[in-house]
Amino acid sequence: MTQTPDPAATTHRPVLVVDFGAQYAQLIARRVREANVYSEIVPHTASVADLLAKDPAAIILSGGPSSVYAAGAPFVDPALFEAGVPVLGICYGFQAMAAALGGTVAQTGQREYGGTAVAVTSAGTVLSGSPDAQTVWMSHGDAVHAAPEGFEVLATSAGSPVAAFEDRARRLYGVQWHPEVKHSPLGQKALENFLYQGAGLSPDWNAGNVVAEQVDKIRAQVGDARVICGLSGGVDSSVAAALVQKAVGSQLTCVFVDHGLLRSGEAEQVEKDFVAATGVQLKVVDARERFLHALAGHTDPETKRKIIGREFIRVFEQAAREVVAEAGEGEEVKFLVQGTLYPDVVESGGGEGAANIKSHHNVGGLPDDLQFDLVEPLRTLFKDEVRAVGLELGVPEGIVWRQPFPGPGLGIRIIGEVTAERLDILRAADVIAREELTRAGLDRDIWQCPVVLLADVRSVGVQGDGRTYGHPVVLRPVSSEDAMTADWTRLPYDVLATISTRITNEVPEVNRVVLDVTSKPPGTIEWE
Ligand SMILES: Nc1ncnc2c1ncn2[C@@H]1O[C@H](COP(=O)(O)OP(=O)(O)OP(=O)(O)O)[C@@H](O)[C@H]1O
Ligand SMILES: O=c1[nH]c(=O)c2[nH+]cn([C@@H]3O[C@H](COP(=O)(O)O)[C@@H](O)[C@H]3O)c2[nH]1
Ligand SMILES: NC(=O)CC[C@H](N)C(=O)O
Ligand SMILES: [Mg+2]
Repeated sequence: MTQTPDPAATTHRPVLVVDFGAQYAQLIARRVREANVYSEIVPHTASVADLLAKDPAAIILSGGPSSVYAAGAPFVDPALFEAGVPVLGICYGFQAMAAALGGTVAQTGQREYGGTAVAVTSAGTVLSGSPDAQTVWMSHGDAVHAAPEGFEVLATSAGSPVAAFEDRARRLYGVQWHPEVKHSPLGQKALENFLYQGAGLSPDWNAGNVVAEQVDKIRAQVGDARVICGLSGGVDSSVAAALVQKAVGSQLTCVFVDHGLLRSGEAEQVEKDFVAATGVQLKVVDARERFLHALAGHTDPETKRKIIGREFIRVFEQAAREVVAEAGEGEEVKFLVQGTLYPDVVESGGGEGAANIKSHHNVGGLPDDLQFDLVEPLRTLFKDEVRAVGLELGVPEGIVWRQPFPGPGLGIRIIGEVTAERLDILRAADVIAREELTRAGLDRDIWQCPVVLLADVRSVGVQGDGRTYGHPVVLRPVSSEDAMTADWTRLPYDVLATISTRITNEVPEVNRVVLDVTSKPPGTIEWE
């Protein structure tokens, strides 16, 4: 088969965000992508050679908790600034750049946290189009007191004698504040100034060329081999499947695992929505007994996650053998497609240097003896980017705008041991919450609303003049941009009241409904 090269296929050199332990490295990468420039995060432990091996179009040094003059502080090799790659330093990254090039950085005694006024003395490149006075978001106790030789000072604030600088000839730029947070109203403008003018990049990274690039990559990776795709009916796997289908068509079989941890109606929906719209080949596996059996007796969240991750793979292996047998050919299935996203990777501690928060079943929860090669075309994307790719591919809107539902499903929403009876209770409560949120027209306003069963907790209630001793369920409505941070959604009281009344009336084992009012951080979205 010959393939015509796709004219839209371009390979985008990344803007690397070097993470110095910032709260906001993720956000910097997002903002760069919002400017239609491709970006990736790398740990500060990467050497200059490692960074240059990625052929970066530009580099951004993030903020971080350290002080450049302290022993053991992460260090920037001055060789980085000799490589001819445009660099923007932010906060710690700005201070580290200053220190590496011979400027002075010291404590000021005047810390600046939050909204801070800066005076722009010369707009230069990064601040071009800025007013002389603006408010920016600061979070620091150290400051650059003298810029290195060759740099022009662009701005100052009460606590930062040098609040921004640049060396146009060497294309090196820095700001003390955080342009990536929305509390810096002109922050995005400053980032775009750096990208477009400072680094000379074009805003040409978008859903259309993600599709073209990924289709090429998938073809190159799988050749004419047979592929299976774990399809949950969720956004990520549907978009991943659509990409692979576009790339290698009939070599693909999707596998939907009914692990018994699904919500009511889930299995039917996959067939109805996705298969009907795309005509993809689908294999449905009933693995309910298998998962329940494997989970019996386990209460530790990480153990549960690892068991689920392992069982998923065992089921995919079995399905792969069946696909081969059904095709009547000997060649085995080598590739497994998963709809893994960037946040799944980062949270599983795979973001190089990031802590393991929880093992996502499809990343940190994978067994060590995995036989498949993974095809993960969405591995560097955020959810909103995946949605844009899905729309570009013509995935039905009903799927593209679905709220996320985790692969381990209700298994990580039952706090305690997972049993068939507890699953029935939680499913009954969950469907009520979903119905009422949909009825109130709130589906697009919230990111998702886990319903959590506190299976080992009981409380006393009174119903029909009698005493009850039932379980509480927790409603966890959240709003988010990308699941990395979230806030609890202020749902209307009357909607909450209806959900509470219906759950306690219709689910006999539940006699109390509580609302989780914790943002992320400190809470995660799911309870386990
Ligand atoms: N029931 C399932 N059957 C087969 N594969 C699954 C199932 N649940 C999850 N997976 C696989 O695990 C991956 C990660 O799950 P995850 O829930 O993050 O994504 P999703 O279900 O595709 O999308 P969403 O985040 O919108 O729920 C999926 O993309 C899919 O490949
Ligand atoms: O496919 C998945 N496999 C998992 O193991 C998993 N754990 C959490 N999630 C989803 O990820 C987002 C962030 O969740 P947390 O704040 O709980 O980490 C939320 O959208 C969660 O629903 C998962 N999705
Ligand atoms: N947010 C930051 O990057 C802080 C940098 C440095 N730790 C300071 O306090 O000045
Ligand atoms: Mg899902």
